[in-house]
Amino acid sequence: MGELGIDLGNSNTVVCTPNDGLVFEEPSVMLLRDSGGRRPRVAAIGHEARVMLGRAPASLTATRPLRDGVITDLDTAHEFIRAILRKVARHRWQRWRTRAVIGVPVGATALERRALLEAAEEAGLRRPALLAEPIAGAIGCGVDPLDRRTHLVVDVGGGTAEVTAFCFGGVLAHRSCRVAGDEMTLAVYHHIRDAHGILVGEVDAEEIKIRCSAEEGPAIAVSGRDAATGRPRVASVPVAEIEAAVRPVTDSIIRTLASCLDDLPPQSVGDVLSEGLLAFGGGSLQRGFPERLDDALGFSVKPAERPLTCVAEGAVVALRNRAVLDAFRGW
Ligand SMILES: Nc1ncnc2c1ncn2[C@@H]1O[C@H](COP(=O)(O)OP(=O)(O)OP(=O)(O)O)[C@@H](O)[C@H]1O
Repeated sequence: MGELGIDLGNSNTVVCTPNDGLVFEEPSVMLLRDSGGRRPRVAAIGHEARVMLGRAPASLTATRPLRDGVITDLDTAHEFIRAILRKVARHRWQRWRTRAVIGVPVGATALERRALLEAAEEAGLRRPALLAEPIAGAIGCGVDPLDRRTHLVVDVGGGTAEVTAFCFGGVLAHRSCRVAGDEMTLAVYHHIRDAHGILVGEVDAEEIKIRCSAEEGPAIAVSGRDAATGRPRVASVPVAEIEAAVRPVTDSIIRTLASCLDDLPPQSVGDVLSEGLLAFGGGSLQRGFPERLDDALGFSVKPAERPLTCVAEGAVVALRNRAVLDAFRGW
């Protein structure tokens, strides 16, 4: 193994290696078992932990180790990273002297960066390095961040949407907003409850949102509990309704983008007009989002080929590119 690119996201964690490519892509959820006053033990992570959301017995607590892209608690984060390392490299000798580049939000403070590095080192990584997620994602999409032209990228994750313009190894402008995919899920939940009188769980609301992006037909079947009677009920929900329900969230991301463009020098705007906007992160897959971006901004949007994994893919490429790591250190 030896070298890893890691994207520790609010919603999903992705790990890549130079030789095997994608080796881990699972929800950033961990299930901790109460150990009677001692430090809680990890009972499950990833998919296994996520299926227990909303149905875990009292002795188990589901936790997300990150919020807004930064770690919430050092112990939880280091347990989470350690558990991932155990999954991607089963034998201790494989984890020995593993180097890694970890994606970090551009807006993370020095303290948050230090905490992430500490958690990674405690989990067993050797001299981990950090790289801004938009830069890692761009590299994962084949963009050279040392290029002299300006590139503009939007990363719509679960908890945050980040807009970043960069060129020649430096960030020109950056804006972020704390509404993204999770907020879209919440909008879907509220819509189904208010317009159709059906209560669904958090995991179901997210599935409905994702199904709606892939759906060909005009409506999708939604099952849940009737809000009035408490009985199970199925309803047919028009896809256009879901699209309209998440629109306030996509509009707020578009406003963030517009304000980032305002910060750019005219020469860079010219580059962006000819290059287009690179979009990645799971939230960028939301039905209607690229079209709305096109309409609102008037320049082309290039959806990433692998929007959910390009940050980890770019991070592992950067591991062998000292110039990029040095140029973007601290961003
Ligand atoms: N096909 C899809 N259509 C709409 N939304 C999707 C789709 N696939 C994933 N998502 C949403 O994308 C979000 C997760 O994206 P991603 O994995 O890029 O985020 P993250 O990196 O974990 O989060 P962050 O960048 O905020 O730390 C979730 O809200 C998920 O519901």
